[in-house]
Amino acid sequence: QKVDIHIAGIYPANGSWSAPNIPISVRLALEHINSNNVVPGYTLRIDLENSQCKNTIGLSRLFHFIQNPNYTYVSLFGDGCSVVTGAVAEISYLYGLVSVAFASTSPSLANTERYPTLIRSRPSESSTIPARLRFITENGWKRIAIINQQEDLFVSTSHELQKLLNIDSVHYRIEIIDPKGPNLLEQLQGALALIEKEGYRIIVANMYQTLAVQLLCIMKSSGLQPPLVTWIFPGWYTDSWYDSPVQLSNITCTPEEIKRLSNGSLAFYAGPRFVDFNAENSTTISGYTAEQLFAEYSERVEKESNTSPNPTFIETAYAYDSMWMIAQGLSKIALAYDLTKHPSEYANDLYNNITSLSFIGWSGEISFVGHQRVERRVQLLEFVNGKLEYRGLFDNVPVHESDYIQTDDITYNEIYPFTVWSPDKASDGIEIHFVDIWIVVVVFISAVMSSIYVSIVIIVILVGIAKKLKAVTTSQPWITILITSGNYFVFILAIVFVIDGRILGIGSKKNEQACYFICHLRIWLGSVWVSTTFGGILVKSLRYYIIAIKNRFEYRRELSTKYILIFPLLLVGIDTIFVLILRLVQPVTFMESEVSSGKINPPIYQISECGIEMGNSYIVILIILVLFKVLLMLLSILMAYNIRNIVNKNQRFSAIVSWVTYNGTVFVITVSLIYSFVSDVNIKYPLCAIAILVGGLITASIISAPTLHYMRVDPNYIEGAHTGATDAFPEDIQILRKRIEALERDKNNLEHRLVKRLSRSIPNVIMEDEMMRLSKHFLGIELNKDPQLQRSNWQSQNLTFQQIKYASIDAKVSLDILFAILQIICKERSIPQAVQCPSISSEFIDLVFDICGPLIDIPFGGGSSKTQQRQRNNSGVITADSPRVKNITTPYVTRKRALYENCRLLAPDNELLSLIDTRKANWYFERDLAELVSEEPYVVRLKFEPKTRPEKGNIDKLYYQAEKQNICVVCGSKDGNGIRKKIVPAEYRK
Ligand SMILES: NCCCC(=O)O
Repeated sequence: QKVDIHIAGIYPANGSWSAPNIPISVRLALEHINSNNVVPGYTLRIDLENSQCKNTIGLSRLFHFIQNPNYTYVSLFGDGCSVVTGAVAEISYLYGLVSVAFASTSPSLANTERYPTLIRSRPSESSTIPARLRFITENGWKRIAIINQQEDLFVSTSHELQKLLNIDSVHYRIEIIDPKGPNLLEQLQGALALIEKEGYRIIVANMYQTLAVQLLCIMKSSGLQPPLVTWIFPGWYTDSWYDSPVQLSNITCTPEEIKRLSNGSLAFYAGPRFVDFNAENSTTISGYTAEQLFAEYSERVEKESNTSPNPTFIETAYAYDSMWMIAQGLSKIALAYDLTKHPSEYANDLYNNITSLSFIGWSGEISFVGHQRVERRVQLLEFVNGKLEYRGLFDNVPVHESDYIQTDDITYNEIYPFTVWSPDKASDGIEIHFVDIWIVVVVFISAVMSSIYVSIVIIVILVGIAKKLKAVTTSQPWITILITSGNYFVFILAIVFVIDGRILGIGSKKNEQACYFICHLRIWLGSVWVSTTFGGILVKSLRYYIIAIKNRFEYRRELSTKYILIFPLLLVGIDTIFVLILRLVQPVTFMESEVSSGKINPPIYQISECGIEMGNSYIVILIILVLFKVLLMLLSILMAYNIRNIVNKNQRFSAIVSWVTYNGTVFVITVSLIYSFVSDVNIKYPLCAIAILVGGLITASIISAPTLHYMRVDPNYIEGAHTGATDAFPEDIQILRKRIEALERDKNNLEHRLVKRLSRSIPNVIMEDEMMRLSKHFLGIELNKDPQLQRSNWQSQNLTFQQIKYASIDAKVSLDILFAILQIICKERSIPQAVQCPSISSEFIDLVFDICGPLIDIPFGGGSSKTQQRQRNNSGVITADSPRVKNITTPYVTRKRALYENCRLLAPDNELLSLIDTRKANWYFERDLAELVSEEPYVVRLKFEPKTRPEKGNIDKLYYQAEKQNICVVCGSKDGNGIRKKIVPAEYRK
């Protein structure tokens, strides 16, 4: 005759976590236990109560059992929820009951001091932690966010994970949500907003399914939806977990929405699948194989609850094994104790017996370390339409049982290698979101700054045009504008490049048209940039080539502005047509999300995926466009190379280096652009943007570099002798310099600032000669101004025929121009026949003095000599513009002393070195470098050996040693009081 003994049982039939089919599994276990007479002399019974996964209800059920007047309970089965298990285990220990929990996973339940009689048939959640970490590191995730429900289960699980994340230097931030606290909606929204703002894309959500449903519902209106973000939830959500009602103010979500929102999320679950139990399918303790047990259980579930058991959800197997653990523990003490007595009498023995068990249960090999069940398998699951689908199995601990360690002490290093499915291209946000944000900021700021810079250059050019500044008008401003506007396109392109699908909502298919618009905009901007910049360079090279090579620097032929503009605009037109054709041939269809193909976290749709899977015609047109651009670039580089040795007054070696660097830079950028079209690595966009931007900045700077270099104070440069340059018109440059110097003095002058800018865009072309211009204008004669001739040796005693002809024409033409001007003025002032009349009228003479008087003896260079600059008007203001005019009634001052004083300068050995004037002789005396030999004639002898002595036979020796006569070349007077006139202006003789 068997005696009934009772087990008190609590389980969550509903609530935050529920396992309504537990009674089916428990009853199946009891049937097998009793039929196998596992506890000799006793029949095991169970009284099951629903805890609703609430500790208060669980405790009330426990007290209800304890106060049962009919019998005492031998042990406590349950609960499945850690929150209940913890509460009831503490009390049941005081009562003397051994508790066997079947599904509670909180790592803190491993605390034997707090729960001395608690045993779990299911491993702790911390068993999943090494696998989670392994998964995190295998995917290269370095930043994760953790949202914890304010429950011991989740906080302690998270704590385990944090320890390992710290070891592996994975950055994490934690948000805590307390569903029992005030304003759950605000808590959830606040946490999501922070996570989104900081760009996390891997989020571990430690929470019960009821809170998970609320979170998913809120997430609907954030940018944190899968597949943009990889969510990791606990792996033990029940089959219809998404059915929990959403109670958040006005926010509602249907179960269908929740299912969709969870698609692609991950879960880790300590324990195998039903189908993986007992791989050899060996007989379990019950005498049945795991397969047979699952078949029997499934049949009953289908019969009793009209559902099919989920093969990944194994809590019922743990419950089955819990019953066997209790039964086997009791079997060992059944003969020693009366099991109908108070359980405190045998609690210790029962506890020790159970924790020393080792057997094959339905859930696999069961063995204990301390009082913890060890499980070495961890399932990786994926949410697909609300169902948790199996994706792989982790081997979590060493295979040898002797090496088993307490699950809560598992460390990362002890994980065995595993082969498991992993999400494709899942990114933790470092590459795309996090970096993008900063790159966008940097690119934006730089682009704005660069645009300001380019704007200033363009304004300066336009102001220059308006004011007819020579430097600008001769530099062909349209070319400069074209090239600089090319930089604008580059800056815009840089910004457009970092706009990805996430920003436009492409990932969630919100704005397909915007995606395609950006696709084409990128292509167009890229093309137009190449067209304007390289087209500009090409025409610049062409113009330079025509002027320098074809015209032999004579500026006879200019490349018409019409062509300068038409050419690049034509290219831009071609670009636009290309892009329009692309727009026509490309069907506006959107690539299907890979979620439907079963993969999780598919790559985010990025704008730059244009060009991929877009059809052959699209690719062909794109290739033609790119080839066309490459051709244009090559042509432009070739042209620049062709003129590399042409050096004119504005262009020196630095300019050549700059041109080469410029072309190299844009070439690198173009390669990056092409690469970006054909590759699919996410990081390429920001990198490309940076490359474009840096290239743009370098380009902008380099355009100015040659002229900046040129404008550097370098007085020797103008002569050009050391460079071999054909510095054709140094006076123009001098005028320009003086103009800038004058403006330098007025720092607040806007014009000063503009001209400083302007100085950077001084043309790389030859300036037109003023005399040529005047001659052409007034006489209709084109002068041949050969720069070589202009810079030839005008100090030579024997001028060449060419020089004489040149000088004669210059002199003649100057006079002719003067007369032409006078003729015009005469006409205006009605002075009849003034020029033609053989007897020149006094009116005409007055006119000549009127016009020419102020110009007499004006220093060469346009009236900016130092004396003039120092001149002040009546109010004390410097008047640099009004030239100092000598009194025309006494235009000349005769010499006070002879021009040639013929003092003799002797070497220490009395050799005659040269004839000098007294001022120079005195200079030697003052410095005690010479001694007086005689005063009449004036002879001095050097006290030191001169560096050089006049060479014998050298014509210069004769010149320097010859005594020079003070005779007027006009009247022959020898009084030495004549005037000295310079035939060749001093400026030419420098
Ligand atoms: N297996 C469900 C775990 C829930 C809990 O421990 O509370």
